[in-house]
Amino acid sequence: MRDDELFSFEDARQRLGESFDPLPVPAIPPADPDLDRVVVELRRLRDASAALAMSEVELGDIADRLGEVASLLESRVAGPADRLETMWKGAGTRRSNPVSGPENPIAPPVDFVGCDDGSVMATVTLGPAYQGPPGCVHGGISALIIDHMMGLANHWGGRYGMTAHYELDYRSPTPLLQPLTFRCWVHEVDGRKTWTHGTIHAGDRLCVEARGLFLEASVPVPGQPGTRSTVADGSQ
Ligand SMILES: CCCCC/C=C\C/C=C\C/C=C\C/C=C\CCCC(=O)SCCNC(=O)CCNC(=O)[C@H](O)C(C)(C)COP(=O)(O)OP(=O)(O)OC[C@H]1O[C@@H](n2cnc3c(N)ncnc32)[C@H](O)[C@@H]1OP(=O)(O)O
Repeated sequence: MRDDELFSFEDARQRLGESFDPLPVPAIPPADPDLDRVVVELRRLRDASAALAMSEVELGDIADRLGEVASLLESRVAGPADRLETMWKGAGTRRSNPVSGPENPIAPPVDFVGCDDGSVMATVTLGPAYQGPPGCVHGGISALIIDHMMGLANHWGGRYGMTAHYELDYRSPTPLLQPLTFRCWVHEVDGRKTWTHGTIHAGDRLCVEARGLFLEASVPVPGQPGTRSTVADGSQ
């Protein structure tokens, strides 16, 4: 990784060009429209449970009722190993990943757009479930989102690869409850290697800058002997 690549928002903007016009990315609809509704409700529960402590809620009753729902689901859905096999049929990671996947309740979610300059952008406001320092986003959450988003930027730029190395500089605190702008773009390519950069801003203030190295690679797909995925192919 090159040490001379630290950049300000202005540098990044210059690098990317002036046009950030978003381009449509085809959505993959759910197999069952109620699936996305269920996950929306789970996210409401997630956010409410981040505020349970010091609330006036009768928690014993809540635990019983949630336990009933969880037991109902567990007895009817596939186990995790079986689910890993079906997950790569159809929508692939696009519907189930932990950053933007509409089927994944731990995804904030972050909704990305591809821009006509080749970058990928997202605006997201994160709540207390993602807290690290007081009032601030946990640094690992920033890293998760940036890593995933650099993968998308690679895809958007016609590249693919597994993360081999990435590094972040936390330049200023990343606030919760305020819109954050994430942006990633392919910086340089060489054979199997792709160097990808990213930033997180709160308004005009630079919070995080990131540099990643991705290497073209493939991994075996669970339940599909002899099949390997480049990860970036997403849906099959
Ligand atoms: C907005 C709209 C976008 C459109 C969206 C539409 C569809 C989207 C569809 C799909 C979604 C796309 C993306 C999904 C997003 C994110 C995916 C999640 C990302 C991850 O979550 S991914 C998990 C973490 N990741 C790993 O789990 C990797 C484990 N790892 C390995 O599997 C190996 O490690 C591997 C394969 C990486 C390399 O192994 P290898 O054997 O192929 O490579 P090898 O060692 O031969 O090195 C070759 C050359 O790379 C250099 N090199 C190697 N490693 C380096 C390092 N760390 N630092 C610096 N240089 C390094 C060497 O020095 C040599 O360099 P040289 O050739 O110059 O000598």
